Amino acid sequence: MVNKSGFNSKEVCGYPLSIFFIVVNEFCERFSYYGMRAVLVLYFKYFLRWDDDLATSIYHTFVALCYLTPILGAIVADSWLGKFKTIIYLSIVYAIGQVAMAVSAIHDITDTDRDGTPNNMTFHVVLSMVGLFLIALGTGGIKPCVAAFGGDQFGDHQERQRRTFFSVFYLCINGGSLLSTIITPILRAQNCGIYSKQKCYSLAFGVPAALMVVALVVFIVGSGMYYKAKPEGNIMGDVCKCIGFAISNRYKHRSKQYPSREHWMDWAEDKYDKLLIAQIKMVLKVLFLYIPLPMFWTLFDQKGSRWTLQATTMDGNFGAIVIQPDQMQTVNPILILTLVPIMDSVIYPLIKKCGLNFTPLKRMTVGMFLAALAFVCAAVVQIEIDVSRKHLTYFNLTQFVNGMNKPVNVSTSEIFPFLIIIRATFFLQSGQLSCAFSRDFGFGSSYTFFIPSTLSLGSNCQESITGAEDIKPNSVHMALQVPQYFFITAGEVMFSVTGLEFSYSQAPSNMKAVLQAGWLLTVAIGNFIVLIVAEVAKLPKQWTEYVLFASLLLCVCIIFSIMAYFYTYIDPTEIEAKFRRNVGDDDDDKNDKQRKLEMEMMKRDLDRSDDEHYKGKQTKM
Ligand SMILES: CC(C)C[C@H](NC(=O)CN)C(=O)O
Repeated sequence: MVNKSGFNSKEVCGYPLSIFFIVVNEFCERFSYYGMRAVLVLYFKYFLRWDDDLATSIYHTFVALCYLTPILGAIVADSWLGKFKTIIYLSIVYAIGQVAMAVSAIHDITDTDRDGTPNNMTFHVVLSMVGLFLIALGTGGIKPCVAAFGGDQFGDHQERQRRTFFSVFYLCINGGSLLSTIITPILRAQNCGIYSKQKCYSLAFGVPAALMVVALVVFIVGSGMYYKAKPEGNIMGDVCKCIGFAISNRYKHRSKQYPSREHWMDWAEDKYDKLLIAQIKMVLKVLFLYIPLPMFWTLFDQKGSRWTLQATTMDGNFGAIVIQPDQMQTVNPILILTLVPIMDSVIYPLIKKCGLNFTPLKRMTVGMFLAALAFVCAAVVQIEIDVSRKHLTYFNLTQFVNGMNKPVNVSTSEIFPFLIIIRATFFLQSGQLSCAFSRDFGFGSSYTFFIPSTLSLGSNCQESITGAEDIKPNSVHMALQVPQYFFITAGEVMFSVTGLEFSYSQAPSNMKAVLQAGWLLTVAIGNFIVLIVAEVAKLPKQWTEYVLFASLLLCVCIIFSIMAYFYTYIDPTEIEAKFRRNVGDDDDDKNDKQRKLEMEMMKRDLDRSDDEHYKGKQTKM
């Protein structure tokens, strides 16, 4: 098959073979990203021993960085390296970052006294922060490039196949995220270590690191099959220069004696193409509409922080299996994989049949409302937890009272996770004495075990050791989080999937990537808002913070619906075609204007007071 640029690519069932490598790459990369992210907040809390607020702040700063860097990736790819090389180089940076995270979580490295806790926490903090920075640079940098690179592989006659590719691409994102959010919490819950056994964060970060290497290798293997478009020049730079010129030109002519122009961007007409100006106007119109959107992401991304911490205070016993707090996040991709097809093939057609025009902006408004509802549910669950007063910690607190007159060494291993309850086995060692006993624990419970003075060589520890329950297990069930996950995911389908499509359809042909980066920027800003609101509000009760976020989103939702009411949908291709038809006229017009501008500048230098003459010339333009 020969694509739009004359590139001859191999095809399978009408699809370029090269997209197979891109789709697999995306699956592995999202596995790596979401797998690492799923256990991140617990790593901060239980490994680095940060409090909930610091853990939440650093988590959201990291997520925000991940969505700020797409702009950097888009600029590097468009104006310098091209998409292929940008993906390769930034994937290497990304993989190094993941490896740094895995190494930072090996407690044995600095556990000089071999008591199970790191002795040089600074080493672990610094290494993990460097790792997170590299990951943010890598994942964000490649984000706008991979999807666009996939789109580049199709010819103009393959519109349908390209649409299918983007759907499969979105499903791969959520497939990778689903699998990793199940697997990495299981790995994290294992005990591992050389000198002492601790929760295995190094493995939970190590597997995503390996998957990122696989993603890179798969992408390189496909190298010979890709169509690699040359960098088209820095469109972002051109846009910024054109906007800058319009502002400065408007400022220079701020006096009332100059005739006003229909749009402030029209002040760039003196130097720039009418087509470019029209394209920038389209982009600005959409970007203006984006202003309230970060608030949605503010709530959405708290799934990985506040909601995961909330789950640590709940009972994860689901009968046949025990769910880890960080595994609750899998509810999101599971629901995405089911809700997207249901919405597309049942709900939206049904709404259409009822005669309602459910426009993209209306869908996004409903999506915001659903996210606010999700936080109301989270607040109700939080009140339940607070009332139950059993919210110490997910991890079992165990202490031993030694009745013997010699020291006893106690170590433990837990059998995780597909058991109805957590079964912990303790190993006791004192001189010649060595025995083991097992006990079942409920989530959040705390026990004190008594080692009797009579314990000796050959004693049956299982029978001899008695225990008392200090704190009863968490009683509020994790299933109560399902409604909040349902509403936030239904909101995501209506808001995010529609928003992506809206950003693409309303963007001019050469600025699709610019608008994608703009869309991802709303995610970054949303994560910064979490930090600001949580810091400024400093609410004593967690449920009040949830209510505050729900109320803020509700207000923003009302503002957005008003803005959306005044938005008129455009067809960028039609507008561009109109300008291109007049390209000859435009060139003449531009040269004419350029000449007039130069003359005007010269004249102004000579005689600054002669404004009437200039005014006459502008009106004629
Ligand atoms: C919509 C996110 C900003 C991007 C997307 N996430 C999901 O689909 C999560 N359900 C991603 O690309 O990771």
